[in-house]
Amino acid sequence: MVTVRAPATSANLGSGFDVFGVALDRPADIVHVERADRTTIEVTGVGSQYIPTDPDRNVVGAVAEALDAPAHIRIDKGVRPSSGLGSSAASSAAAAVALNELYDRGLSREELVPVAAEGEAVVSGEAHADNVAPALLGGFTVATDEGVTTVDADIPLVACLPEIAVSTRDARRVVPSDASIEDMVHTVGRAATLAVGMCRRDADLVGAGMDDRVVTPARAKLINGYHDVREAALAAGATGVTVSGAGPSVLGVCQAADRTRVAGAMLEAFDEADVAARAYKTRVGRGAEVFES
Ligand SMILES: Nc1ncnc2c1ncn2[C@@H]1O[C@H](COP(=O)(O)OP(=O)(O)O)[C@@H](O)[C@H]1O
Ligand SMILES: N[C@@H](CCOP(=O)(O)O)C(=O)O
Repeated sequence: MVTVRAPATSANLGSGFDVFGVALDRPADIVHVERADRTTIEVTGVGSQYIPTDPDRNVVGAVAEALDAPAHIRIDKGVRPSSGLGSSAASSAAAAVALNELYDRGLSREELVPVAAEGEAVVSGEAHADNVAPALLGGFTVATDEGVTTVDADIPLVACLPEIAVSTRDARRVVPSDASIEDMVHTVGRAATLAVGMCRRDADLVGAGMDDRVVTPARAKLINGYHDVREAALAAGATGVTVSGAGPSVLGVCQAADRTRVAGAMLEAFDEADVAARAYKTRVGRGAEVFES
C-alpha cells in the first residue's frame, strides 16, 4: 500500500487566471492505494457524501486510467469539494503520486502534472493545471503550455471558506470571453508584480499583484458577502484579497503578525452577511508527500 498527502491549493491569485497557483500548508487530502485488477474507490471525510465513487466520475479514476494503474483507492478528504481550494486537484495529485510509486512508473513530479490534470477535466471540463501543479510541486507555480515554473515562496495567507458551494464548471461559465487592451495591460502589470513578490517573499507586492478587473468581478457575484469580506480583511491589515480559484473561498495575503486579525475580520463579515464560514490560517506550503510505501 502507498499513502500520500496532497495539499489544498489556491489557483489564479486574481491576476493569474488558469496560470498561477500556490500550495497551502493546510488542509489536505490523504489517499491510500493498493494494487487491484480494476479500479474501485472509497471516499471518507469532509463532504464525502457529495463525491462519486464511480471511477468514471471521480478524478482519481481518470488518473488511474492515465497511468494504466488499476487500484483500490481510499480517499480521506480534508479539502471540502466545490470550495475553491483545489479539492479535486488534491485528490488527483495524491493519486498520481501514489499510483506512480505503486506501479514504479518512474515519472517525475513535473511529468505527473498533465496526468493529474486529466482528473480536472472530469470535473470542470478542462484539464487546467493551475491547481495540480502546486499540489504536486509545492510553492508558487506558474503553469503554461510550455510547462511549470516554481518558486519556493513563503507568504502568510488566510483562506476563508464560506458554507456556499460553487462548482468550478459553473464558475467557468461566467468568465468573460474577451478583455479590453486597458484591462490586459492592468493584468500583465499586476501579474508581474505578484510574481516578483513571490520571488522576494514580499507579502506587500504579492497582495498588490492580486488585483484583477477581468475574471474576479464576475466570480465575486457568486459569493454572498464577498465585497464586505474583502473590505474587512483589507481594514484588518491584508495586503491583498481575491477569490480563491473559482470560489467560494476568499484568499487574503498578509504579514504573519496580522493573520489572526485578518481571519477574524473575514469571519465576522461573512457572519454579518448571514453566511457561516471557517478560516484557515495558512501559508504557502509543500507539495504532495509520500507517507508510507
Ligand atoms: N476525489 C474528488 N475530490 C473532490 N471532488 C471530486 C472528486 N472526484 C470528483 N469530484 C467532484 O468534483 C467537484 C468538485 O470539484 P471542483 O468544483 O473543482 O471543486 P474545488 O474547487 O474544490 O476543486 C464535485 O462535483 C465533486 O463531486
Ligand atoms: N483556474 C481555475 C481554477 C479552479 O480552482 P478550484 O479550486 O475552484 O477548482 C478556474 O478559475 O476556473
